[in-house]
Amino acid sequence: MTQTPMAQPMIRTRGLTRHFTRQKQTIEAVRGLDLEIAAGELVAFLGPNGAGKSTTLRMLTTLIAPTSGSAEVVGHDVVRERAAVRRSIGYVGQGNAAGHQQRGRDEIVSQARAYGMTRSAARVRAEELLAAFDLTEHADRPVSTLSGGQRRRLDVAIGLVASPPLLFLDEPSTGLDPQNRVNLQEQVRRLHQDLGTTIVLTTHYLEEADALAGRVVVIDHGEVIADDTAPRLKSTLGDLISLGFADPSYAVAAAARAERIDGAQVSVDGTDLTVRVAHGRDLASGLVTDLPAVGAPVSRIEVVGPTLDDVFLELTGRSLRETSTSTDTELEGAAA
Ligand SMILES: Nc1ncnc2c1ncn2[C@@H]1O[C@H](COP(=O)(O)OP(=O)(O)OP(=O)(O)O)[C@@H](O)[C@H]1O
Repeated sequence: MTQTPMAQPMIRTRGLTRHFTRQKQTIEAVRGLDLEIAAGELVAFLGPNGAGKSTTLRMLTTLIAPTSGSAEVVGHDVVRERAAVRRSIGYVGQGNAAGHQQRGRDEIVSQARAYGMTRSAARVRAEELLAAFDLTEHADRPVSTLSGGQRRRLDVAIGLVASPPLLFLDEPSTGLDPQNRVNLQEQVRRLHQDLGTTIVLTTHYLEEADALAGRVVVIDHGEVIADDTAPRLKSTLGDLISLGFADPSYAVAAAARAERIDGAQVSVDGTDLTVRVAHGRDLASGLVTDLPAVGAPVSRIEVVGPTLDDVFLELTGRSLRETSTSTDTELEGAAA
């Protein structure tokens, strides 16, 4: 876990907790979060549906108050200094922020003007964002006639207008097709790299957290269960060496040899053998060379590095892919 103290974190939470009451039952949506995020970080909150990611973001953006605990955002308390927090951040929530009768282009221009840009700078910025999110040809339509996916893209574009020092994005990719998801990632990356914007986003796309975020905070049942860079989270698991043999007896002989590797987890399934071990990529060639000598010539070998889903599975016993439902097709296809 990366829990090194930092001088002036952009975000600092202490025991941050939020309960909801539904039908006389208490839901502990966020349970005692202690988190520090430094200026310039790009952090992904990764977790299944209902893990507490949005509730955390909503507290950090002052939309809802914590039940207990505290949070400071850009040096301001989220309860006592709500206005100051709001002035310092950008936020793209899960809902559609865009108004309904305005044209998409005008929405972006008005937002840019509200942040103090000149009319011509606002227009230039609007065209850039429309192009980046593949919205240019829809820019003159009233927002109410856009599809769900197009509106989502407009929401995110509006959120990126102002370039605040700290930007929160709540599931920005949900509802986008793969091409637009890539466009979005590119925009987020540029904002982070070119302007040094600190970015906190939530996602249940493992690949997105892996590819984009410098730090992945894995949240489950309202608690942080892992917090590190994606490579370090994965390195705790080791690689998976998958071997195939012409005969099941070869696989058994090979398993006996593989079990002698320190820390290896070995399993045999018919003619297939899998070995999970740290530095599997380096060990694989030695194993292949050794196996004919123990009467187990190899027919097939593949080495696969661990994914963030393997990390989640190891931590919780559940796959994030199974626990999360995607609303992509629903949104992208839902023309109004
Ligand atoms: N306003 C509310 N009233 C009652 N329960 C709520 C409310 N908001 C959230 N919850 C509950 O709190 C828990 C955490 O929800 P939250 O939306 O923070 O999860 P999440 O990780 O963002 O999930 P998702 O990926 O689906 O957005 C869930 O059990 C949810 O049903």
